[in-house]
Amino acid sequence: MSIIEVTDLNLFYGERQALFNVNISIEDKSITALIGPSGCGKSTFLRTLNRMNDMIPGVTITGTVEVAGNNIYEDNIDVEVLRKNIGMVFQQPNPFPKSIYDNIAFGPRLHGITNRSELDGIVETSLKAAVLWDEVKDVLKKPAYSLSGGQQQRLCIARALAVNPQILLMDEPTSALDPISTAKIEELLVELKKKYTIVIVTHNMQQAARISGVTAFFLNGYLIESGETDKIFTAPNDPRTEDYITGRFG
Ligand SMILES: Nc1ncnc2c1ncn2[C@@H]1O[C@H](COP(=O)(O)OP(=O)(O)OP(=O)(O)O)[C@@H](O)[C@H]1O
Repeated sequence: MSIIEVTDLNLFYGERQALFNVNISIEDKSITALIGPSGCGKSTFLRTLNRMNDMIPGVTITGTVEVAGNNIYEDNIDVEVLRKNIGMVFQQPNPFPKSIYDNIAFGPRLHGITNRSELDGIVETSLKAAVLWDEVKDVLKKPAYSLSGGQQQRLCIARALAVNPQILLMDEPTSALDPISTAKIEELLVELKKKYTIVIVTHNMQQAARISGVTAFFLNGYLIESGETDKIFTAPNDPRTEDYITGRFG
């Protein structure tokens, strides 16, 4: 069953078109990897899925993005609710300058949860889901900045999970991390796929091959092809995909 349905999507930064007629359907509870050379529109596309481009002045979008059957670009969409349902994790871990506990409790508090034991429960469940609980359960009052980069990134994932999203968007979430932290996050994402839909931008093709079920290849703002990751990496339909994955450019 598909959860995201993108139809004839075009995006312009001012006069300049950055996405051209993108069509893709993304399955529920799956990992989709977005690959392609620098500047091809992967991050721009990712941001269209929870309207993060709304924050950039001069952006216009045509076409539709349906999430669970609703076009997220309709006027009556509450963008706050949308972003609660579709969380985002960035390249650099970006915890708030607060304690570990308060980072996780921030979103739930914003959405009106004040009961201490309920918040405690959410903090524990979210940290466990992000496989960070055992490392931080005795230091929840410590600043998030006292954690390592890899731990901070898992904290950011836990923070996204704390508001109960359906979808997680990730923009190169491991590119600032060492190989061991990267492996932990990859393991975590494969586990999270059981409950969440994940769309991840990655420059690391081994990573795409290791964790994703579907890979989408972008070039110059066009979605050249998307399909089962095994197929894209072994027998792509388009010669440009083959050139990219075999390292002929990018
Ligand atoms: N805020 C912005 N304003 C204007 N142009 C932008 C903006 N963000 C991106 N672009 C342009 O849109 C195009 C696509 O950029 P985007 O960042 O989506 O590509 P990308 O594939 O994610 O690249 P990278 O892999 O380097 O992160 C590029 O030409 C870029 O210069």
